Amino acid sequence: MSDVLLSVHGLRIAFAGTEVVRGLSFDVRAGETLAVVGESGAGKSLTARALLGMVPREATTTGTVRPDLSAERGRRIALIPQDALSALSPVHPVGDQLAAAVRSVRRVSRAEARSLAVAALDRVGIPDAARRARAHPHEYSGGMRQRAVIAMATVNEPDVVVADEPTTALDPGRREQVLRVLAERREAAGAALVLVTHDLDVVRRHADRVLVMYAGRAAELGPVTEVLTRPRAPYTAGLLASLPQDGPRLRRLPALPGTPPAPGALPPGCAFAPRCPLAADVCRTAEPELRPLHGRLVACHRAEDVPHPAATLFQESRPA
Ligand SMILES: Nc1ncnc2c1ncn2[C@@H]1O[C@H](COP(=O)(O)OP(=O)(O)OP(=O)(O)O)[C@@H](O)[C@H]1O
Repeated sequence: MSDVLLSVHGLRIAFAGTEVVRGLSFDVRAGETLAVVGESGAGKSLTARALLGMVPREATTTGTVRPDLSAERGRRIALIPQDALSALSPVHPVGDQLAAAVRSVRRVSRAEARSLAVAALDRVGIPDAARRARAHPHEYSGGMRQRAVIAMATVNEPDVVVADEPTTALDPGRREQVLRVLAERREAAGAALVLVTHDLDVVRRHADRVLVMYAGRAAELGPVTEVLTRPRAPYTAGLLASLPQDGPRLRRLPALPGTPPAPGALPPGCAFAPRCPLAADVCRTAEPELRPLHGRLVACHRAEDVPHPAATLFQESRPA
């Protein structure tokens, strides 16, 4: 569980001089599901893509991702993008595309590649895989296409699978199914899964550790059980307060108020301070560093003062 497959150190990504990822360090460990969570624009996708060396050409990237697996994409690391259609060519049968992916990294016969492709489709739960392998992507349902993309990403059994919001386009039933398939593939191959999502419910049910991102930085990083049962960053608490909860009392909790700052227009100090019920003077002048606290890392000057249950922080701060 503790073998480090990838180590990210001091990652910064900027567009035209504006930093959108602002100094991130974390590891991806063998066998784990690491969720990357945060609101839109937090830098989740760019961070995920940086793991594969796939940041846009116009970006300036500093910091390190070790080892550099960008030359081994498809073999040691693979990406499952948001949009399943974009990952599949419309003009070739799905099985041919998978077989081509196999032959791009392994010296095997066409027939062997073909049977590996069918086996990969079968493993992700495509019914009648040998026949479906001959069909084109448009003949698949949305959920089946997303599973075919998972088959494509995992056919060569990479060490790390990076899934960027793999279920956003799917209905809740299909979403669960796809997440289950991803978990099964991770377990069977002993691989790591980096799962980008904006959904803390998905994190709770499917991840081992979670990186909570806010305005291009880590707000909190640690085991899901610690971070979600007792968050120490007010931002994590705010995300949790936005989740629909069980029980009549909690169901009335308000969503996290306000919106994240635009990159390039960050407030001084902690980027979350303008939305934070605990913000003090220090928060408006000094950006907090990540520091260890109660089994996780947290970037907050007031982490010791976050109440339990943390969602009450946002309940109390808002007018009834
Ligand atoms: N090619 C680009 N040129 C300029 N800015 C970009 C580019 N790609 C991303 N950005 C900006 O970088 C920031 C982080 O983007 P990113 O896609 O990583 O966010 P995210 O957390 O994945 O958001 P979402 O949940 O909406 O996908 C955003 O402000 C985005 O507008």
